[in-house]
Amino acid sequence: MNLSEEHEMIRDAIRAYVQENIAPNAARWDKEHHFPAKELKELAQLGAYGVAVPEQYGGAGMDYLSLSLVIEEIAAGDGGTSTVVSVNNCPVCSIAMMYASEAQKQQWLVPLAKGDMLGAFCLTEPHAGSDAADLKTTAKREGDEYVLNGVKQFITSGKHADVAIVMAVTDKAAGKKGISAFWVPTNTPGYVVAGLEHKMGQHSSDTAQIIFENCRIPAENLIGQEGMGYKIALSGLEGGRIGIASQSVGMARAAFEAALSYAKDRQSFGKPIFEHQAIQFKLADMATRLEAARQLIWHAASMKDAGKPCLKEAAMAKLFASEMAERVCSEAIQIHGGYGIVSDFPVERIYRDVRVCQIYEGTSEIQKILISRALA
Ligand SMILES: CC(C)(COP(=O)(O)OP(=O)(O)OC[C@H]1O[C@@H](n2cnc3c(N)ncnc32)[C@H](O)[C@@H]1OP(=O)(O)O)[C@@H](O)C(=O)NCCC(=O)NCCSC(=O)C1=CCCCC1
Repeated sequence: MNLSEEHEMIRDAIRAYVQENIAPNAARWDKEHHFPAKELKELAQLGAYGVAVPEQYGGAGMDYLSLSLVIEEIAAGDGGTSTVVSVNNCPVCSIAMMYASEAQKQQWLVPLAKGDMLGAFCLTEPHAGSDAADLKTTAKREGDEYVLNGVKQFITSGKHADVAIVMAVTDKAAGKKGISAFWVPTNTPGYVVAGLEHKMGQHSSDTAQIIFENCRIPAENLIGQEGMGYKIALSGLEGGRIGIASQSVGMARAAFEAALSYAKDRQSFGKPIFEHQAIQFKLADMATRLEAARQLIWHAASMKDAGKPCLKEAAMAKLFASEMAERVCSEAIQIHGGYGIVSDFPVERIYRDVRVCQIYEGTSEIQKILISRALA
């Protein structure tokens, strides 16, 4: 599949910004655990916060194929930054587009898409990751408010976000159909950032544990109807997986490009290592896998843009791209030899950054469940 001229223009504009302003800072952000607030604002001004959100709601008015290109480019500069942007687009803005009322769209979607606000997605709990319906966080209706209590784990942007979409149990007896989704402004009393994770990678993006302690929100912050929360979460994750697949390709591409450049420069046995067939075969394999992953992503994104169901295709793209990315980044380290594992070279950081792509927004094993269900 080839890109249209318009898609190439979007990709090139984001690439130019990222290569000038993000890629040169990624190593420092990693060391300093720096959250790139200024660059995120600038990305938002380029339309990156609400790529597929219609212009009438403050978005860039483009499509999911454009979103995949934008996320790949940002991830090629810095993995953590791409996660922050990806989550804001999908599942946060995508859920708002699909399920929020008109008033909620004006209140939350417009600022989220413009970059005046940053969004987080609170589904996972300490005991419930893959088994996402096994939630313990509750939302109890009291008059014209809901009162939230519980703990959410591994929340991207949990500290820096302005608003979170939170899944909580409103009717325990109803099981999956007793889960509801809510808008929770993070400055609400009772929204407590209990701690930040010390992760192996993606240090420019915060990952927080959030405790809800009698956190009171207006009843009108309910998204859709009571009981729709699980469905809302799963449908948001469908598009989100296209984003994670795209960031996998972006990081793997950066590692591949570093390895290619190193191979042309580094000499062994009297010639650049690029001239050894062992290295050529590695690079050929890496380039092929990268392109295959990208085509799976573009296929899934194009189906979504055409309004077709793409749960299987998004899962395939996420599975293949994240597994490919870890392998490509590992081979990039191998090509660098000893220099591959020291922080003077980018592949060490990228390898740490990319590993989580096989875990978050659904592990590889969960993607295989989704794919095999679609085959039945
Ligand atoms: C697949 C799974 C393991 C099990 O699904 P079940 O069988 O319970 O759900 P099932 O019975 O298939 O479905 C429920 C309803 O939902 C509808 N629906 C599903 N997908 C969709 C969809 N794509 N679009 C619309 N509706 C959908 C389904 O039709 C059903 O509705 P119905 O009751 O029939 O009316 C699921 O739990 C899962 O997936 N876990 C991984 C969680 C997981 O991925 N976290 C990630 C946490 S977030 C994260 O990691 C982040 C990281 C970086 C930042 C952002 C967040």
